[in-house]
Amino acid sequence: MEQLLEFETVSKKFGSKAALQGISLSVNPGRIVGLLGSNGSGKSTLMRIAAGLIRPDSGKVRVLGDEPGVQSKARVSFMPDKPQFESWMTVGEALNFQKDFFPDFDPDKSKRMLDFMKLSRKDKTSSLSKGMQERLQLTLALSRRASLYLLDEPIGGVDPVARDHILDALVEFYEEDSSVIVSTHLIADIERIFDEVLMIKDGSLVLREDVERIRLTSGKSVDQLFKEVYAEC
Ligand SMILES: Nc1ncnc2c1ncn2[C@@H]1O[C@H](COP(=O)(O)OP(=O)(O)OP(=O)(O)O)[C@@H](O)[C@H]1O
Repeated sequence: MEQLLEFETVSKKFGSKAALQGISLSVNPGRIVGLLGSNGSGKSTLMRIAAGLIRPDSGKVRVLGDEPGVQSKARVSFMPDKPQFESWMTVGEALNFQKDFFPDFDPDKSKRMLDFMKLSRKDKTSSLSKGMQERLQLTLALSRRASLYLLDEPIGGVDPVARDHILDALVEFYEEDSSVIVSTHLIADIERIFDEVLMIKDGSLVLREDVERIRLTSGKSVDQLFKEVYAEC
């Protein structure tokens, strides 16, 4: 089975600050993976390396079998934790921009997602609330027929009721033989959609486990286990 993402002892520093330290992991197709860690633990750095936006200082990264680059960017859909559309754009223009940029953009899927997210093409992006901006970000990312989706903190700004709705969208709209990595510290709210979790602390991977296995062997929720693992480290 082709692994969608592989990290082999990947490290990255910013100045003297080690953001990632010897991370090794792999992600198989058809999985929704939670990337869990507190503020500053290295989640965004890991995502940005996988998306090919920054390079590691050492270690090997393989995305769909190749080093991150033009080819992998065409098959990886990255949702950064800050809006990637310009403030002068309408929602429709932001979608057109995405369509022009990525050949795997699916207009029909984007239309269905817009309805689901209660967004209109005429809305000005500058007038959207933080939660609505996140809905648009997610619409842009999931409207592509990508092999790997990297979603960095997709629901931090939306209220708890809308969160459930957005998670349903995520499960409905991602491609089934693709995989999704979702970074978050809102574990209790999101854990129901995860197949497996990766927990990082201070740039190191401290746990990688199937969610089903966590529940069966420990009888704990991912949120409970996360609090325990972090208390021990
Ligand atoms: N461009 C940068 N320049 C300097 N330091 C950086 C840069 N990007 C990240 N860092 C540092 O690297 C560490 C990891 O940051 P990162 O953004 O990956 O964490 P995170 O888990 O995504 O945090 P959060 O949940 O707060 O978004 C932090 O100490 C951060 O200050």
